[in-house]
Amino acid sequence: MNDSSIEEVRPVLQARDVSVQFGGVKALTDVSLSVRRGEICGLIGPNGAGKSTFLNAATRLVNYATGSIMLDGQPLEGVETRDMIGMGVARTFQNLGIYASMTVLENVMLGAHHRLGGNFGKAIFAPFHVRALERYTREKATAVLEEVGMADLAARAAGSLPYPLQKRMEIARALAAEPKILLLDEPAGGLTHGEVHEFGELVDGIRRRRNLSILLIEHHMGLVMSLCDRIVVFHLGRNLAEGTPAEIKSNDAVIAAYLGKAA
Ligand SMILES: Nc1ncnc2c1ncn2[C@@H]1O[C@H](COP(=O)(O)OP(=O)(O)OP(=O)(O)O)[C@@H](O)[C@H]1O
Repeated sequence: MNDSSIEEVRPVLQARDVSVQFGGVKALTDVSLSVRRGEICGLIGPNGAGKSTFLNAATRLVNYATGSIMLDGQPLEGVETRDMIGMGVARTFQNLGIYASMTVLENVMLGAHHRLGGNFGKAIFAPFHVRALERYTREKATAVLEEVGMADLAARAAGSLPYPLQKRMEIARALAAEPKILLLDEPAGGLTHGEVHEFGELVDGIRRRRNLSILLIEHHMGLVMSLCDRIVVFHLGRNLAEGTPAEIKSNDAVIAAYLGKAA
């Protein structure tokens, strides 16, 4: 699925020499990673490699002690987590972050609401803005549900959907925010083999239609190898390797890290 149309210009996400420390634990030491426009970049590594910590640093859930992270050329230092979505960063979580008693449409509308962020204040004081906001988010959510093949499920309670469809809905909610980059944290967890394949096709279709940049953290190697254009490998909180799926598969240091041997 590698795509030669990926732009070589400024990466959408560019992290340089990022370090994160939790008390005495050095979770990340000088890691660097970039994601280009329209690219699916995989981030892999054995348990404890620092993948989730990197995602948390890139969404400002944790602070990094040194280094820099740029989004479309804008530094993220000082940006609050709640403002990340407005800057064009959407993510999904290992444990689904859905509102079970709300409908599918309402869940997805939340994504579009988040993108509008600062317009809420205006909406409170002006009924016209409330109606316009409601119409905008409803239309946006409806269009995204059509895109992911869930239009007929819009009125269902989100909690009543089978797990793979809840995951699909979570992606729809992220897309409703019109992100520049989508960060997926272990999306294949809990899916069967067939469901993983379907999920991969969904993500690849979204990337192609929207020329969206995606950072995929995943332990399911079949999905990573078939979906990613490029893969970055972390080990013990450091960069270990980077390359195409074929290069990573045959990289001795990567194989040693996964087998628990010193490279
Ligand atoms: N909030 C925290 N407080 C203390 N240590 C943490 C915290 N979060 C992560 N760590 C430590 O930082 C290191 C990196 O963890 P992280 O969860 O980022 O790895 P990971 O590659 O995502 O692992 P996994 O594949 O198991 O999810 C580990 O040693 C972990 O124990």
